[in-house]
Amino acid sequence: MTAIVRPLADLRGRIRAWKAAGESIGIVPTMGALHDGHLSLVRAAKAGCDRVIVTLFVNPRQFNNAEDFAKYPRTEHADAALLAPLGVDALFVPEGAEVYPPDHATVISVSGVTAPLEGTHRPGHFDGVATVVAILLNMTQADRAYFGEKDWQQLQLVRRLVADLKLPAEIVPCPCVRAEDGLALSSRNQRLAPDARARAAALPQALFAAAGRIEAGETPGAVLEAARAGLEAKGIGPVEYLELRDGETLGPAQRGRPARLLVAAWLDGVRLIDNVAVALP
Ligand SMILES: Nc1ncnc2c1ncn2[C@@H]1O[C@H](COP(=O)(O)OP(=O)(O)OP(=O)(O)O)[C@@H](O)[C@H]1O
Ligand SMILES: CC(C)(CO)[C@@H](O)C(=O)[O-]
Ligand code: BAL
Repeated sequence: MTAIVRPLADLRGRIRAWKAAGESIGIVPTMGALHDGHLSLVRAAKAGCDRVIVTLFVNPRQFNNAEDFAKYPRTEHADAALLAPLGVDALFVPEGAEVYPPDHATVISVSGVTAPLEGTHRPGHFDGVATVVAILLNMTQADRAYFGEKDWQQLQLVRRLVADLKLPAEIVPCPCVRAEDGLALSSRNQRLAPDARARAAALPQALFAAAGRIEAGETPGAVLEAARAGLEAKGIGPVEYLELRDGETLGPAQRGRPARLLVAAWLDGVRLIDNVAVALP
């Protein structure tokens, strides 16, 4: 079983010893309920760092919906057991009051990259993410931090945060891990009833098909309108957004730059997100 570590003073003691021995530290920030997507980040961290800390904190500040926070799966001991065979050095599970003591007064807000998409549909979410990521990087004094491309806009936010605040950690992006039918693995998938889970594969299928049509030269607006209607006809909806964006700034997509097609849609009361690269013709 991987050691479950709290409070911060305990973690800091371990970090001091590792740093004194000249060892590098990688972190994988998570909200727990670990699956193969998280484990792929852990494997990347193990390959790139001497010591690996997985952080588990269900961050209340990034939930703009109290029911979503209440229902978020909490499986700390199962998570520690899953990490054991991977040789993780610590599962850091800070208490809420240690991350946000009652006199906590600092909010980090990253503009630009956070404005559209998730930023529009989950007000306050990205301030919560930016604030907690800065706190976790400082708590762990990580040399490298591993983030999944499944949360594409979050990854661009973290890159901006680290660049703007001159934080010393290197941000390492990791590809999205999918189920056999193409659905991006996500802790929230657990909430899908079996029939809804079977229908969920239509989301990545529509996303990849739309990306292919845009790459083949069809007009993005028409392709995306048809894809949205197709999803809603299959009972996947409402589609909150299905948009082609610049892959880095999340502004309008531009020829000659990497573009990204991003989607968020509801299925059976569960909000699914996904994204794919698009090479503009
Ligand atoms: N399928 C996946 N492939 C690669 N990385 C992933 C995948 N799912 C999650 N991650 C990454 O794991 C890290 C922790 O994510 P988180 O704990 O929120 O998991 P999640 O499954 O995305 O949960 P949620 O249901 O909140 O979306 C993030 O960097 C996220 O991008
Ligand atoms: C990065 C993160 C752990 C911050 O709470 C969270 O947003 C997540 O799990 O992707
Ligand atoms: N994986 C992103 C965290 C969230 O949805 O709140």
